[in-house]
Amino acid sequence: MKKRADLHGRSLAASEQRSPTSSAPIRVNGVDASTDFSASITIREPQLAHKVPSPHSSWWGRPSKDHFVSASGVIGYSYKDIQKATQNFTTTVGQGSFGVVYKAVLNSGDTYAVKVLASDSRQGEKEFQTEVCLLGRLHHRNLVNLIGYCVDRGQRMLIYEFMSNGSLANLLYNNDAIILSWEDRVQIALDISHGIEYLHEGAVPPVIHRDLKSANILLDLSMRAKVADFGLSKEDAFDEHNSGLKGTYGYIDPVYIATNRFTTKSDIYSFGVIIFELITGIHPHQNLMEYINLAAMSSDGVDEIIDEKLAGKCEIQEVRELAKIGHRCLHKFQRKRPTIGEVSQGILKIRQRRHVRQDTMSTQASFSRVLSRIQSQHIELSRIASMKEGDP
Ligand SMILES: Nc1ncnc2c1ncn2[C@@H]1O[C@H](COP(=O)(O)OP(=O)(O)OP(=O)(O)O)[C@@H](O)[C@H]1O
Repeated sequence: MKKRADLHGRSLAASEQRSPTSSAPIRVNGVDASTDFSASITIREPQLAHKVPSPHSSWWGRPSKDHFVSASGVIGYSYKDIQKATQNFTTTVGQGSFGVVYKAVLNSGDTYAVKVLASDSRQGEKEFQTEVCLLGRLHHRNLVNLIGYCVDRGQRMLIYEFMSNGSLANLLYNNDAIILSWEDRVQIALDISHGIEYLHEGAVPPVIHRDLKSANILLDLSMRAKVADFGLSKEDAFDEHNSGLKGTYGYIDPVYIATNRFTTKSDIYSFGVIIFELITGIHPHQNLMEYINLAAMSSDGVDEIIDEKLAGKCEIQEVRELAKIGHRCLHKFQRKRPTIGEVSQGILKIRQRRHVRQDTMSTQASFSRVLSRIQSQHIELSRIASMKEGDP
């Protein structure tokens, strides 16, 4: 069962009291929303969106003189635009706790994902645009980039790049047609760490995701992974227990539960859980943590919990190395957990060692080929020599 809700008891009034040039709150559907940005962002609200003739005139396949372009280049579209691109909202590809996600195909043939947010939001239009503007500034190849938005007819929508292979959770747990190879999984772990690295260490100000989970990792056509749902502070429609905690059960850092302080190291914890999902193919709601604890008891303990779909198809040393990184991410003391930069380096090393192994193997193979050629030449020479000796 999910436990998601905003963490800080910061009131809407408090956030509204801030000057428009101070730290801007990141909110969607939120009354009691908190910012995930640890430093302030300077944006003057009146200049957030301009009604300008868009240079992207063919985005929805028609001239867009009515489209808004935010300061960060995110384009605002009308309800009618999106209605047409989603065939009157009939192209559902998924459902999250905040609304339905549709596939939108443009006249140009380009495909996007449209997330329709619950319409009971008390967030003002300007605030929504502020959020869009901030999200639109975050661009990285391992983030699901925000392309546009719509505030029209009481609806709020976010338009993202389309990820045709859906979520990692779906691929691991609900898809028997596609089996992720070990090499795919290491690449996915590396892609995720690069996405988080951008949020934690590349973005100014830094962004803490706060809801990392396999359902928020999306894969494109070539199985490259991107982190989704970053920067949004969302009120959970299903927060029955109103625990005051933000995140998803099974991924939440116990230190955060104990202290109510969310740090980048809490994201690292959630990433540790995802690493073990990749290794085991077990969902956190299916006692994954017990398997992880079992695996931690010895250096080869992880051998017992590897996804059976990988049996005989993975390099066990690589699995152990990735598990070691996963265990460090899940360390009970936040300060003992690695930074995301260190995690990326660790995963990169796994790949580099693989390449060295492959190079060594191919060198050995060509060496033995040369050796056997020399041996056959020797045999041939001795045969010729013995024939000569036998000559009268
Ligand atoms: N950009 C996208 N491209 C393709 N499919 C997407 C995209 N975004 C979301 N989806 C699909 O829609 C589903 C729901 O996504 P959404 O982000 O709304 O919810 P969630 O992350 O699964 O759950 P929650 O809202 O509880 O965090 C995803 O599992 C995925 O299958």
